[in-house]
Amino acid sequence: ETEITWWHAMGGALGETVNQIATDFNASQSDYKITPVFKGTYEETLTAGIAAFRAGEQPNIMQVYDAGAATVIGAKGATIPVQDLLTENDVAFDINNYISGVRYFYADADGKMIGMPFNSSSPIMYFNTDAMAKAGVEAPKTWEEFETVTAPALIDAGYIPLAQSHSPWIFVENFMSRHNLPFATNDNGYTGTDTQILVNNDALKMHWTNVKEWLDDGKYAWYGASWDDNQTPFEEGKVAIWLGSSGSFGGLMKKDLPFEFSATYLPYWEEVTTEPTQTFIGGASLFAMAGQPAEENKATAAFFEYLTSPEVQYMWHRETGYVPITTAAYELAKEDGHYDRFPAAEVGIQQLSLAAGENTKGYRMGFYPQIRDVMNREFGRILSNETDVEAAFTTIEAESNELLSRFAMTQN
Ligand SMILES: O=P(O)(O)OC[C@H](O)CO
Repeated sequence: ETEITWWHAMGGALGETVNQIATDFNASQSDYKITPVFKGTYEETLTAGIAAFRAGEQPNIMQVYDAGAATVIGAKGATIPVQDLLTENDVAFDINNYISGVRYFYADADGKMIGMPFNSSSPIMYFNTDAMAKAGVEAPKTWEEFETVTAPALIDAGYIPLAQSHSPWIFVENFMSRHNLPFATNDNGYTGTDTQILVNNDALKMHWTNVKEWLDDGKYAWYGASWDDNQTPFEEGKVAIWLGSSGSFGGLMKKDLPFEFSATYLPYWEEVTTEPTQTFIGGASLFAMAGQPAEENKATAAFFEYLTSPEVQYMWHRETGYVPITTAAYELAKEDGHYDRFPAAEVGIQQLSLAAGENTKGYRMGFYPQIRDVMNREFGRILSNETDVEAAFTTIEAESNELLSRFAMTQN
């Protein structure tokens, strides 16, 4: 029996589902045994993986979140492209089996799949339906509606209207996609490494000016920059609307909250666009680390084959809320009546399938985890009156471009 190790960042209910998948895989055959190891947050897992690789102690499989993908794909020799791993180990592979938003997200410039798509998400708008009914409002379609109709009614009904998780992900990266705005030069970083970020733009600054005003007016609450900081007040029923990952859906269902909730698309600004577009996938993928014996690579390929089967993908989607990454898994979910039972479970994949635009396929920027740190620092300073929006975005752009040019130097 060949043993392999999988480092991941899936805590709580997500971690339990990861363990279940591993247990089921191990029980399904007798040649291989996989051991999942929880390494903390996405950031901690990436840091641990890079350190381990340098020390020659890397696991067979490492989960890398979207923000870290460019860094890992750009680290020459660190991983085995998943497409090569599968074909070399006689596992059938067809990139067209994956839903379009997933297909090339973890691919290289030639369209070769490098990372194995696994937990793909989209940021969606969760809302407390009891709160909405009490306030006599519907989930807002636009930010204008939120500001003038939804938020005042929710305040009157005794709720804090809005909180959101992870500002860089939702209020920058997917904000740009939802409004079809260019996020970086070089086609959002996909066609070159001498990339410049384009965050210092009127739409984003208008949005953040409003976010700060909403905070001051009690329409918005901000509890911190860590992943879960802003989810708890929603679960407690204090906050009526929470923007978070579709991958939180399963966990919320399992918590048996004392109110009904549902979900719909992220609002957009009508003053920016009347033709809102799709968001792009978040979450993470699995990288096969280089430097492992051939029989372990074979085991990794066998596990990936198992993991992407429609049944396992549907189970993962159903239990967590991460979107089905293959068309077959999506069809299976429909056939099984999953969305008849839980319409909100389909919102993530539906939002990923809204009209596309030239700027909606995500971004590819190296050292991007550090860029997010800069954003989080500056957003915290905006919200606590230590800086203003104009100065913050000037700083974010300058520091981000410095990081991008440092990354570009590693690519020669
Ligand atoms: O919470 P997740 O797993 O949906 O991930 C959200 C972001 O895409 C991670 O950078």
